[in-house]
Amino acid sequence: MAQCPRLTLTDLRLDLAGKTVLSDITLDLQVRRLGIVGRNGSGKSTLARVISGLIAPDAGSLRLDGIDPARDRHAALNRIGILFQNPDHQIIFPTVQEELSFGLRQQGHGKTETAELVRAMLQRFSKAHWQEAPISTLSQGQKQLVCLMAILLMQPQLIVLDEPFSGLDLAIRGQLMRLFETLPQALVHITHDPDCLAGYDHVLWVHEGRIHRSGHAKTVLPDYLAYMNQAGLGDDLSDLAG
Ligand SMILES: Nc1ncnc2c1ncn2[C@@H]1O[C@H](COP(=O)(O)OP(=O)(O)OP(=O)(O)O)[C@@H](O)[C@H]1O
Repeated sequence: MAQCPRLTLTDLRLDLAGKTVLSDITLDLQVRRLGIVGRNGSGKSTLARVISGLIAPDAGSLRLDGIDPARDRHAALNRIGILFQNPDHQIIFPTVQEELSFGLRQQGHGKTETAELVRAMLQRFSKAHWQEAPISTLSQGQKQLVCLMAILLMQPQLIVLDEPFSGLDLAIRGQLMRLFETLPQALVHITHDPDCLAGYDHVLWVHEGRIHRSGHAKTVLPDYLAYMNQAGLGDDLSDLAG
């Protein structure tokens, strides 16, 4: 089993468009499975982007095994993968082969080695026939699998999953969930579905840009569910953040 990376966030604050979106985020964790829950607009995706080094905080700090992923992009590229909710926001190349090759080439792999690694990854998922396929001919679920393969090829220590099942049917979702369970990498999984986080080592409940609760899934999720059920009884959508 791979060593779990240490994630340390200290008094982190982030402002976007003049509004404080994350504040007072302090964490020091070394867990294999970290879940993040919270209401719409609470700051989960923003936190995922900060953890991945895609956005630098305005105050405080973030370290992954002592590395600042926003400053040291090369180190971040080798250590962290992020799977977005919508694969169309992630995919940049017209064919599967090109999309899967890009990260490996960025990491410094040669052409022949890259082609071999891509072929092996496609075979691992019984998708050798996708190699030359235009991405535009794939469904959302198929595109999501391409994105996941691209991440796995780069062998990160940590994979951030930002609502990876949105728009996927229940069968694909079940298959992906089982696959995630088997991954040796540490996972940070953002979801609206607490069932996805059963058995997780740690869950953060983010509320209005702050950590409202932090602890084992067994202790945090029941309280979160109770809160959400109560909130769902109201008929006032004006509390939708934003
Ligand atoms: N680029 C941006 N510029 C300005 N405000 C932003 C930007 N991105 C997000 N926000 C605001 O930050 C807050 C948190 O958004 P975020 O997408 O992180 O929430 P979330 O918890 O992931 O929501 P959801 O569950 O609906 O996906 C929201 O109020 C949102 O409007």
